[in-house]
Amino acid sequence: MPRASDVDIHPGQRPDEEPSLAVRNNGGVPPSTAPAPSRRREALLVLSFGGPEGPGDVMPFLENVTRGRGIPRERLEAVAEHYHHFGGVSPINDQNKALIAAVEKELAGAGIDLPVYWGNRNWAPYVEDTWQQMADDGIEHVYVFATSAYASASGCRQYHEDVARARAVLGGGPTAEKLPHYFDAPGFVRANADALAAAIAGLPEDVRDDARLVATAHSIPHAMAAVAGPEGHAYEAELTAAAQAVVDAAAPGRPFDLVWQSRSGPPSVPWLEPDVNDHLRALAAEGERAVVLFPVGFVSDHLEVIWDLDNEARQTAEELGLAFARAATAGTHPAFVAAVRDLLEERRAGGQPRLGTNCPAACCFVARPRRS
Ligand SMILES: CC1=C(CCC(=O)O)c2cc3nc(cc4[nH]c(cc5[nH]c(cc1n2)c(C)c5CCC(=O)O)c(CCC(=O)O)c4C)C(CCC(=O)O)=C3C
Ligand SMILES: [Fe+2]
Repeated sequence: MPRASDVDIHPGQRPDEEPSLAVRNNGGVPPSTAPAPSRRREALLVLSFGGPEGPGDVMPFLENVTRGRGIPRERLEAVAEHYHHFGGVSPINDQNKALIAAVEKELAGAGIDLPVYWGNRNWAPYVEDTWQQMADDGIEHVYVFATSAYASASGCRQYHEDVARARAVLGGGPTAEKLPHYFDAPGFVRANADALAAAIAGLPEDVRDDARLVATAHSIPHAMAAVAGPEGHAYEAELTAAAQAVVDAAAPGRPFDLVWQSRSGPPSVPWLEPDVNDHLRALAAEGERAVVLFPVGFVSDHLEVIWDLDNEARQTAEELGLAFARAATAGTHPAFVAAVRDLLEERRAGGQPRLGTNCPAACCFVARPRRS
């Protein structure tokens, strides 16, 4: 059985298959051995991060997430506390269930008869088990929708690897293709823009028009940012483009900043900066009176959003005397749900994607510390 690392570059490839086509990235053709697209049984897989379902799950989950990643023990214990603050339950699982229910309804409404499955990288339902289920159900080809809109090892490459691992464990199973990044899909932008407009409107009238707009995304190590996308630095570039499109739609002409949150890793390793809390301090020092945070880097209001922003950043703002509002993420906004259908329909129709982009098979790889 191949190890996951043997199939990294051409996920899902087996010696008896045509090379590199089982997971296609940029409009390649399906393997000639696969059934004709019109006849094969297809499914949509919502592939996500996963999260604990109770206090006893928290540490095993964190160990899954950080295995071999060199994350200091103190950081893990701090993050465990964040989960325990919410009863050891990550909100991400219910959010994925809600997204799947909305997508099922959207597909049914459009007359698209396609089952929707759910699998995660770090917690049950594990993608390996979902792959087995899909194979048992006779599914022959899977469109993979990842709950991340951007390039990078964390947001794109690891999802390719999850699929490759699931297929390696099963020795095959359905063929798969990952739907493109969707940071620029009009429905994703619309969902974030509606949320930003609502957050601005929620501020007291005297600060509403001058409030500083601040986009946030998960910080990543410099080394990961440098290799994101075919030419590198696609993570920052895509985030800048998405934040700009959201502001253009919600508050045309207003300036905005893009800053980073949820930094992890040892302090000796450089990650993208400034941190959102430091940025709030700088804004207060410049005399700003109000901020609106919009976490365009995330797809749902999961733990990073409700702890690191609604709790930590809000408290920082309070201490600084800044009025504070936080915009919702795309979640199950109807425009975002419709965007999922668009991305799927576009891939089912074949040809080059209209929306979004995707990473070629060999990008976003990042050197990892060796497991010890
Ligand atoms: C870019 C990015 C996204 C957005 C793209 C995407 O969504 O995929 C994202 C999402 C998420 N990150 C999440 C949780 C965690 N991320 C961690 C650690 C890390 N994240 C990183 C990056 C990202 N992370 C990185 C470079 C690390 C260091 C370890 C490594 O090099 O991989 C850790 C370990 C503890 C810590 O160090 O913080 C946890 C618990 C959850 C679930 C939240 C919930 O349960 O509601 C979600 C959606
Ligand atoms: Fe993360």
